Amino acid sequence: MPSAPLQPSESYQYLNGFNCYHESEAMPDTLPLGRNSPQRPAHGLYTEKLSGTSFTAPRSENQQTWLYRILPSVKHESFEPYLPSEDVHHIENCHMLYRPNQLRWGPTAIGESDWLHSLVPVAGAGDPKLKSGLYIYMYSASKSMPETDAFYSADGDFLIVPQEGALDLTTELGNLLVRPGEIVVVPRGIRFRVAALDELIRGYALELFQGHFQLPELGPIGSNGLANARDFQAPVARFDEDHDGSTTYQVFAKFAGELYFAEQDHTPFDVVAWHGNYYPYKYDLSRFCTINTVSYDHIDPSIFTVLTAPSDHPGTAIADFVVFPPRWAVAENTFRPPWFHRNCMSEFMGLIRGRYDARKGGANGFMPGCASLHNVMAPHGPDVETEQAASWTLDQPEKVGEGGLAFMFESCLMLGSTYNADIGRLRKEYVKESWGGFPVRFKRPRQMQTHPREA
Ligand SMILES: O=C(O)Cc1cc(O)ccc1O
Ligand SMILES: [Fe+2]
Repeated sequence: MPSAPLQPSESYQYLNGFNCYHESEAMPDTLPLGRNSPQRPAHGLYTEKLSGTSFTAPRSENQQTWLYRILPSVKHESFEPYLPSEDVHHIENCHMLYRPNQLRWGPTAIGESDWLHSLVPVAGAGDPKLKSGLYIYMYSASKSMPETDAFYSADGDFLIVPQEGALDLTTELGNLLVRPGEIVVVPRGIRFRVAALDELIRGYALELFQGHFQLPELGPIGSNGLANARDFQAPVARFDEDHDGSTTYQVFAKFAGELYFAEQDHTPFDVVAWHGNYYPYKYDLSRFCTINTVSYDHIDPSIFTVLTAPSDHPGTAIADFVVFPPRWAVAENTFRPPWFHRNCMSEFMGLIRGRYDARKGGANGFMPGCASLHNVMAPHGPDVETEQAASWTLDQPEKVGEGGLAFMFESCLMLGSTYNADIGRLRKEYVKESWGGFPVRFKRPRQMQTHPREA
């Protein structure tokens, strides 16, 4: 069942709809009428345009937002390289190993840092300088980012999947509360700060270097189903007022894979009103309207796609975000769990809560906070226990994945993975423990026990 809608509080109010043209003002009479850039904007504000696509992108893809703010964001000191002293799991440590093996990692250890400083690059492909590819991170932190810090990525859009602990995102366009079971997308360039609303925050993030996420086509499903557009929520405008010059703020920028910071003497969260279709948004995964077979066979997991970031080739995604929600399984005379599989795409999986129906739990199993990578053509599928159970289970309706929520980032790219992610977390016995125990069950029919060629 979808969780009850949040009680809107002053700081969490939302505008509903995916890729809509929204407008929002935290003070009345701020947005200009009939033009975007008046000679003297209301209340002494400055006008700033934020482009999320090239000016000339087709209308169907064009994304931009007009901001009306207390100071233009260009008022800052110069950006300097950010070199934290001891942080080995730094966001920049992206040296990739390319491995054909199936990989599983345990949950990230609880760090003492904040969201930004705890981001560990785990897997990825491509190059932000060429605006191609993606990186996948895991984070685990116990502190809020300082109130004087903000972060933006010039490299791409951040899709964040909390696994443990709620996040309070302050963004230039307003606030978002994001709890485990919900996701948030913060597009390229938008400044944000992550506050931890619980003692531990842990989760996953995907940084998309090219294009933006969109809803998948529904084809013959029709005009509703999967993630419905109206369930995506954008923040309403809210602003801080701290411009007397007495406080130093730090804006962290991820640019060409490196982290920089710049100081400024005023808050970056000073947008009083905005209008446009380039904004951060959240989505509650329990609102996903799951579609599946009602007759036979396990349907391709693309049926569970929440958001997709297409490549230039139709139907082939740079990144699909796919969930495996609790659902009824009713297929008859069907092996119901995911089949054994070799894929030309890469599959990165994570577990938000509960169990995933194709992998057993247990100390070394696929537990919440774990991750796995089944790279291009790496064989994978149900583990021995799952396969045995599913081969003999009664052919009757069954609720699968109850209490569980697994997800997958699927990419057409071959993904590297980092040595940093391995430290203390790589499950070396993963392949043997999961799939090493399959017995040979093959038996020739009695009349064919001698092969003709052997006779
Ligand atoms: O379990 C996996 O690894 C992912 C997966 C899901 C599915 O529904 C079908 C095939 C598949 O590989
Ligand atoms: Fe697969």
